[in-house]
Amino acid sequence: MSENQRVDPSSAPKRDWTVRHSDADEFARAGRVFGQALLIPDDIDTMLERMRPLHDALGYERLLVAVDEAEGGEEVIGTTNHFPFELTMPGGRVPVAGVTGVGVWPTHRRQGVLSALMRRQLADIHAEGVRYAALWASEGSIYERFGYGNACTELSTDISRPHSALRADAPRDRDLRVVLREPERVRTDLERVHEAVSAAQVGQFRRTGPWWDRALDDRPHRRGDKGPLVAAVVGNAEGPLGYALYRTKAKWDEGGAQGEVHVQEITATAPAAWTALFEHLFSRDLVAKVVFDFLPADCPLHHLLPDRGRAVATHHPSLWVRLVDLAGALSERPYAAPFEGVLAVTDRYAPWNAGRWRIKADTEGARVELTEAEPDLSLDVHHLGAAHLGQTPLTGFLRAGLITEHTPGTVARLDAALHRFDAPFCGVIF
Ligand SMILES: CC(=O)SCCNC(=O)CCNC(=O)[C@H](O)C(C)(C)COP(=O)(O)OP(=O)(O)OC[C@H]1O[C@@H](n2cnc3c(N)ncnc32)[C@H](O)[C@@H]1OP(=O)(O)O
Repeated sequence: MSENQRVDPSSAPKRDWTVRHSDADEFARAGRVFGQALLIPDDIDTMLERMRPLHDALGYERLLVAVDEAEGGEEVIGTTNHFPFELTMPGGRVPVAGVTGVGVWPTHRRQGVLSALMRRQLADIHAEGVRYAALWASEGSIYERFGYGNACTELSTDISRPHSALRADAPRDRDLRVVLREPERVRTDLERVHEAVSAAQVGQFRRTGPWWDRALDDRPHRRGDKGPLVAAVVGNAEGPLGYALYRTKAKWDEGGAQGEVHVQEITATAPAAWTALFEHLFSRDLVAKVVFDFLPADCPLHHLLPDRGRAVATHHPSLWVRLVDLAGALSERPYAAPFEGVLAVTDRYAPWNAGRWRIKADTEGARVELTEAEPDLSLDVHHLGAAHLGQTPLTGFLRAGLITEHTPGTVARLDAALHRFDAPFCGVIF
């Protein structure tokens, strides 16, 4: 039996299928699988029309499919893809594979199709020389086995009036001006602010033209029951310092206007610019509630509210990070404190990472070498992926009994070295 074939534990007949690269011509067949697996309500042509511009711009050469040849022809029964990102990691912007479009045809689930796709995809990413993969998971129980760890938590937050008034001592700058425009008219300003923020914010990828087209896409499926996308840009004589992209929703009841503002994204490079944007959003007439879809866990908003308990915040897992080349990834990352120790790492899907690694790290980076020495700590590659952005301490896994410390204190020392004071943030589901 080949690696790609597994016996179906149910009584269904055994199937023959293989994994291979695909192309633009086959994208519709892969999309059909993805759409059905993800329960996407649109018909296939509508869904593809939405997806094509981004994929046309970024290419189809990374698209993988699993094909079933048992039914007198080739049927696509599984798919995955990845986008080439420049994503900000603790060591700065680096190439990262943004894994996307994962789905298996419902009648072929639990027969090892995804496992074979993941194995092939990781080998491809490794061969490209890319050291990391990242994804947003539909379900948190899927990707750990493939070496991904949840490395980032983000917030969605609702604030109702009157609790949205900011503190009296929030920084305010009379020289700042907020303008409200159709986003395409101020696209250059948006790009300039995003480029400055994303270069420094761990978890963000450089937003190239096709990604801006997607972010500013204002077709009916993006609007839903809300109004057109607008951009509030704050700046001074020297240029833009922040923006918010948002839509409004009219609502009325017996109590009068209950309108809503839905903020797709908000970012700024200076404290007073954050204040100006929040006060613009919170002062819109006829509005009872402002909803932020994505905020970083350390967003200034929560400090600027007099009673942060009035902001209804939901924490949700966002980026899952996979160290595809463990030694490369750990060596190019700066550390908050020196660390020296031996890690015994398991990795089922990228066996080149498995083994005992001696790590000697300091603020500049680390020397990472294979060793025969006794380990100080045993863990899986997904634990290191989770910890890599500095927000998920390994101590939690130790307390849960999921990793094994052989030398007391190793986990505390490694956590201190991996720690970052700023929260990672991606903000865009890809
Ligand atoms: C980045 C993104 O695109 S996220 C989108 C992911 N796609 C979806 O959620 C679409 C709906 N789901 C599906 O299409 C499929 O069920 C998939 C892709 C999640 C899994 O595909 P399958 O081919 O069934 O996975 P496969 O048979 O290789 O299973 C591998 C292992 O993962 C486990 N597994 C698979 N899916 C899940 C799940 N949803 N929850 C928990 N465990 C799972 C299997 O039990 C199996 O475990 P084992 O190794 O211990 O035996």
